Amino acid sequence: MKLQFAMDTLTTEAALELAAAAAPHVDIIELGTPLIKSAGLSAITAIKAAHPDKIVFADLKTMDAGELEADIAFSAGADLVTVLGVAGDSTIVGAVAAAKKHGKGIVVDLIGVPDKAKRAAEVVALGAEFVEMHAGLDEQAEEGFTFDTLLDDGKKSGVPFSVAGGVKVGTIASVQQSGAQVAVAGAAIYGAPDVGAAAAELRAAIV
Ligand SMILES: O=C(CO)[C@H](O)[C@H](O)COP(=O)(O)O
Repeated sequence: MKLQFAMDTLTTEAALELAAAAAPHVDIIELGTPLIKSAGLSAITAIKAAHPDKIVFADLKTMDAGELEADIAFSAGADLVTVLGVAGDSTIVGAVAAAKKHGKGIVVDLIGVPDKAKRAAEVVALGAEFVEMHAGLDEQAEEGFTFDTLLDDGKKSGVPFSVAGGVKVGTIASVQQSGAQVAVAGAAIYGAPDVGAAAAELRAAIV
């Protein structure tokens, strides 16, 4: 299972610092949606230039203009770009076309999708590389939120998936046991006093 570090910070400078500390322990470096909105596509270029050996993941969460938005992120240096699963099929198909043109991949983020397992199979059939079983920061804060639902949906989907939404040392082994290809951790790494040590600890917790 790969480890993905989601950098939900706001400046390219802060992202470069976080990425430098975590890179030895992670496979995929994600530029979070707030970072791309705040710093722009140049942040993707800066991270890819600093870490050419890593998979650079641009969390655009595209909802419309799939081909155009994915194209500009791939041109900036992204290896993987997200499109929302709640978007229409034509948006996903457009983004997949851009990925094919660049020899890169689309990940479909299933945040807000009621039947994640069903939509997962549909979007992989449309050409997505894998899906993200994702509970966003707001959903995690809601009463009654349970992380296990994400794992169950992943197992049921029958397609390659990542899990995101509060992954930490105490839960990452269960993510792996669910059969996920990728565990995504944000706050558990960037919110730690020692970012490198937190990433290393998560890596070590993957058996
Ligand atoms: O995409 C995101 C929010 O929409 C986050 O990057 C993702 O949820 C991972 O962060 P955390 O581990 O802090 O939940």
